[in-house]
Amino acid sequence: MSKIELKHIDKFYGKNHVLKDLNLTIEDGDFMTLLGPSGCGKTTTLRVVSGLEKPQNGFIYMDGKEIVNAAEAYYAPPSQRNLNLVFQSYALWPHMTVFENVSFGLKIKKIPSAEIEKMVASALDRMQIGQYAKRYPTELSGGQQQRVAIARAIVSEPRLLLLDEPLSNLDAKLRVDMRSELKRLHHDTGSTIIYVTHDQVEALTMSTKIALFREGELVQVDKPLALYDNPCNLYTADFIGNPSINFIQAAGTIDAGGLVAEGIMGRLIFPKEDMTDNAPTSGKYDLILGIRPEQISISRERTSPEQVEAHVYAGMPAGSETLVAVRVGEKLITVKELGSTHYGGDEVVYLSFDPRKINVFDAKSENLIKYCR
Ligand SMILES: Nc1ncnc2c1ncn2[C@@H]1O[C@H](COP(=O)(O)OP(=O)(O)OP(=O)(O)O)[C@@H](O)[C@H]1O
Repeated sequence: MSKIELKHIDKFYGKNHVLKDLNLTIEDGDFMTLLGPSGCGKTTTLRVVSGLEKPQNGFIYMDGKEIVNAAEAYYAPPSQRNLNLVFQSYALWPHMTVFENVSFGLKIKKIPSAEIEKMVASALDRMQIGQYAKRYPTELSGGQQQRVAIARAIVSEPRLLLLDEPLSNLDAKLRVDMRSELKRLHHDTGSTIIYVTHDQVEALTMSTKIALFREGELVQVDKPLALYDNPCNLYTADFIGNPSINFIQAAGTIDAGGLVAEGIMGRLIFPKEDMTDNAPTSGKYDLILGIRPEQISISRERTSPEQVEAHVYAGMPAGSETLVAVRVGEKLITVKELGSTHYGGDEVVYLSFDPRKINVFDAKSENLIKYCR
């Protein structure tokens, strides 16, 4: 078991209020990613959970047991929290070889040496660094050292693993390999993992849940694809997804039947059952349509009157996919197609999309008012 509950956590550095009434539950077996831009409080949250920082307000429970109660100035020391922590700066012991670094914790636990050999070999293999077992940290690149630090943390298959940007020093290919290794590790061990990153692709591909931060507050906590398909507001919509979602202004009228949006993408009608619970029920509103690049298809021929005429601004074939920037009136819109297609600059094309698949936001509140179905 490793369930973590944070309740009403406030953390100040001087006057800087870096965690603001944070409430977050990480269930046993979750791969929870703390995601957000630099400085939003992700690392501070990890340090508060691990006991390296003391929040000024709030409570933390681990498997129901209180480990922080700020009101009573009770903070269980890190050693009693039974977790494993890997930071971006991976402090390896310089006088020990890779094998010794990774096996150190197991020796302390007095595990038989044959068993240790097996466990270390498996952790090093997972991180693709078996060949460096006899080297010292100074004889390794930054990325190799980072992988040793992860191997050291996972070798004992801890129930709770905290990882702070552990892949930040790796090149693009290795980072993709390591993502699948970490995901497989989570699958094999069922450990609870709290993972910090500002890379939304890492978050989407590995996590069971994502907690998206903005300036010390949680904006949305959800399953990755729920965040992608139905971001609760413009901030989440913009942060998640690469290439970014297209935001397109429209004028909206809401009545008992649903929503009608009019603008450069034509006249769109959305049924009432696709509206969110907090959507207004009547009136006129400025809207922002959120349309993901892959939800738009391009054709060189007009095949239906609903298609929107556009002019190619730049076509960017990249082998497996093609990004096309097109102009509709003055607005630049990104479209993503599978495969490689060459579009000439200024070529006339026709766009189509399924209105049920798009998000609609209220421009003023910035909140989602119509779901993607
Ligand atoms: N020890 C400290 N003393 C004072 N301010 C700090 C300290 N640690 C962090 N901060 C501040 O707290 C805020 C949150 O920092 P934190 O490291 O949690 O952000 P982060 O989201 O992890 O960012 P990054 O992705 O850049 O690591 C920042 O404004 C940072 O400058």
